[in-house]
Amino acid sequence: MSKINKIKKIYVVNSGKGGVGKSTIASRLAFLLNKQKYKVGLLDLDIHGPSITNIFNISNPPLVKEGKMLPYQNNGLKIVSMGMFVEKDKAFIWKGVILKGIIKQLLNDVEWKELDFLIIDTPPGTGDILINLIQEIKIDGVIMVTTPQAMSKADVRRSLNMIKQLNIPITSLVENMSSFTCPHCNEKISIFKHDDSNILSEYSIDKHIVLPFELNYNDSIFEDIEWNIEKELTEVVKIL
Ligand SMILES: Nc1ncnc2c1ncn2[C@@H]1O[C@H](COP(=O)(O)OP(=O)(O)OP(=O)(O)O)[C@@H](O)[C@H]1O
Repeated sequence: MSKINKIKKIYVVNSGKGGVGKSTIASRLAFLLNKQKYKVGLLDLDIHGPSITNIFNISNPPLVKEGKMLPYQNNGLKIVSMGMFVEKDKAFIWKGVILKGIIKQLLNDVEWKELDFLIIDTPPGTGDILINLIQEIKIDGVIMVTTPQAMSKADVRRSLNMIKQLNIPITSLVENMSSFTCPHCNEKISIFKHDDSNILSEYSIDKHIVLPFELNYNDSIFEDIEWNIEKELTEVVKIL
């Protein structure tokens, strides 16, 4: 397994199932690390729902210069998404062999230059993308995103078991949409019935970050909304 030249740390963001906030967490994390002056790349390999193009409002395919793909840049944050290669709102069937080649290209033929962190958003679950990726490069840690209810955590266990079998460190568990605070009475309300089993000790996960459900959350990273989790969220990676 190779380490990509000039990239210090590679973190994968995964979830047991879709819709739990994986792409949101991956983009916010990359955005915040970049804001803290780290050199950061964000690679969206979620072939089924590449939402990072929407979050960053990207509509063009990457430019190619001297055989290298140039990432889209947002204040220095370098972004490449599978969504840049398909027409907006169109489904595309990626065949296994093609996918393997594409992953290799996106890792090696993109002009990432020097990076402190590459954050990779993957499709939910334990599919081909994650397996190909793990075979291709050395991953420093997986950030697993879940919501608190039991079903979601059952799916997370399947993913965690596979990642553990492949000897990849699971560095943190992000429990998203855990509770919300009533804007009228300020009471903190749990949204789902919590699953009390202890995933953290079972899988020796050090970091557990619990994030609230944000009312009127807007997907666009450019929206100036309050997301009071900056410090907490960046703790999911080991700061260099
Ligand atoms: N903490 C939060 N509070 C409110 N809304 C949230 C929060 N986290 C995510 N969302 C919203 O939930 C929806 C799903 O989020 P997101 O696309 O990040 O999930 P995902 O796990 O990546 O899904 P998929 O696997 O289908 O791509 C989005 O509309 C996002 O804005």
